[in-house]
Amino acid sequence: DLFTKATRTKADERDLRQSVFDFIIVGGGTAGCVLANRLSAVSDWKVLLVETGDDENIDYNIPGVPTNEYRPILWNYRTERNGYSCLSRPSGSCEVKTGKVLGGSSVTNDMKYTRGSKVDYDGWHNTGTLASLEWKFENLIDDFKYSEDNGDYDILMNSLYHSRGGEMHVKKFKYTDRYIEVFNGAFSEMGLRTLDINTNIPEAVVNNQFAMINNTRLSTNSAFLKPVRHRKNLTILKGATVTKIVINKQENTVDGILYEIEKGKERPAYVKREIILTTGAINNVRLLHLSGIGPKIELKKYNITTIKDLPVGMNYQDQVTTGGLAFVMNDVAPVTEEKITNDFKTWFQSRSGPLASRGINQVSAFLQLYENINAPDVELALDGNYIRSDKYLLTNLTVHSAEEFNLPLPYYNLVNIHPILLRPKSKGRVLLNKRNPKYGRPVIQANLLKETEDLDTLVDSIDIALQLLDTKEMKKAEVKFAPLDLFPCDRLSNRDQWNCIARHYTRAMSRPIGTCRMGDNSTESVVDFQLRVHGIEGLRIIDASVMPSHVRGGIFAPTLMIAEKGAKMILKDWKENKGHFYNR
Ligand SMILES: Cc1cc2nc3c(=O)[nH]c(=O)nc-3n(C[C@H](O)[C@H](O)[C@H](O)COP(=O)(O)OP(=O)(O)OC[C@H]3O[C@@H](n4cnc5c(N)ncnc54)[C@H](O)[C@@H]3O)c2cc1C
Repeated sequence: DLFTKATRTKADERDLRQSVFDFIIVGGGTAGCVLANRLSAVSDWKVLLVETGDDENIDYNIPGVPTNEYRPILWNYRTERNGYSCLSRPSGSCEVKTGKVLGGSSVTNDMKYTRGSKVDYDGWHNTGTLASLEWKFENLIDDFKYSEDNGDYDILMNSLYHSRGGEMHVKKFKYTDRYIEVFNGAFSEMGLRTLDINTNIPEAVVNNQFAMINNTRLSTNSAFLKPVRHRKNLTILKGATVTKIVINKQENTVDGILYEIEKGKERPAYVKREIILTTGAINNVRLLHLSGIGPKIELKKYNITTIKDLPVGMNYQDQVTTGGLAFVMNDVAPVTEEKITNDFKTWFQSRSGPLASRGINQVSAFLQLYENINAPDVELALDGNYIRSDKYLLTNLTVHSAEEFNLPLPYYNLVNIHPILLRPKSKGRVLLNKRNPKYGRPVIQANLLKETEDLDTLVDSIDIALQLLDTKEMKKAEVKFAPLDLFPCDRLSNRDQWNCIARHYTRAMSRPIGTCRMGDNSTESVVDFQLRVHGIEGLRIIDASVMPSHVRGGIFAPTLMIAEKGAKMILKDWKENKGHFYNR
């Protein structure tokens, strides 16, 4: 095996002993940091966490600063061109950007804490499989609550769903502005009540809760990893990319990993108990395929020996929205550089002021469009943007420039209304890069809006969003429809026009899931309901990729929950079951 081959002399052996761990966590992202905390809490377990990215920088933690544009801390991927979505985006494809930094996408996301709906979790449960009972909503509430530290008393009062004392502090921002009030008022006028969306309700206007403490972003790195970094049994390897999971082909057990700090120079680390893969729904696919786990037919194309034929990469799903629907506020005073500089000083000195907020992003409306289930279909998410007045008086402001962040989030005179399809039906797949499977960007055949039902739902919700303009609140505030250049949809009207806009100006939400979905058989799923890879001893996957479907919310809170549940499963297996990992 890997270890025997590498230990030719006594000195080799001594060095290599240092590289032997009980658990290796591959990926220090949202789930990876939670797992590093929970597993290293057992002092006689030696734990290694390997992450491609580096540490967070304080700038990323200012709530008003959009980190999803900082290319150095992102995996910048794109969907493959197709005939039905992203048609007028650059290269006819949509961007998919996830975090490449300790804390992963919890450093680059919008910080919103939404859990999703009971109906979708219950759909993960398979009546024929006892183990899947664990994933019914009623059995997940405690896993959500375990790491929760809710800072809003009105929300905390509902103790069935919420609790205090965990590592993940969530709270609403105190800072508000005129248009937050206007949009809130307009949604209320349309009949939506202000409610906590995390209590399994179908519709509401929501003053979102965010992952933050003291008006500072709280990533899973800050919440779970930093407080335990001193633990002697925890090794954190930053700037290291895992390139292979080494599997003993005779026994189908894991030996360890190969990782690179410098491109092309692979180093080994060995594992005694388990490897836990948490590199997210896109990078997991590349790593598993390169390690011989994936669809045989795909691996054959690259001369990779198949160790286990599994549908890794299939069932890719992302939430989807469209650009093109924007409102302008004509009486916003010009923002000066001096004001912004002072606001940054205020945030650094007292963690307050406009930058201690996410501007209009704080408001969302969840809509149930069809009556058959008790769950929302669409979230109307609001994104503020500042367009210099000389520009927006012109009629040819492009959808792209309306969406590009020019200033931090709290300064805006234009609001993009993004209707997010929360439970898309369209599915795609992720494959290795054809020319450069090891280092090249994986191919993402996202198939966004392939199913016409998805397009219909998006467009139905736009009809509702447009009703905002008829409310007294909006009229009083003189909020108007933004004149965007909608080429090539400009000659169309009504529903035809919105269908065209959605197909041309599609946006992938960068919330990828499903490529290593859980299930009870190796034809349709990659992991079992204990998150163990079918047929490989000692390998678990614990991140958003195991979700069989979207759950009508974001996926940050669900990923935290999955990590907590996965950690509990590992502790149970190795403590109560005396170290037995059995999944054949
Ligand atoms: C721009 C944006 C905004 C979002 N906003 C929200 C929101 O407001 N609310 C919400 O609920 N959800 C939101 N999401 C989604 C959500 O935050 C993430 O999808 C979720 O956190 C994913 O967690 P994960 O653990 O699966 O993956 P990640 O957090 O992405 O972690 C994967 C980690 O693995 C590392 N890695 C990858 N490959 C390797 C390798 N080979 N070797 C070593 N390390 C590797 C990565 O660098 C990364 O740190 C948003 C996502 C994005 C991108």
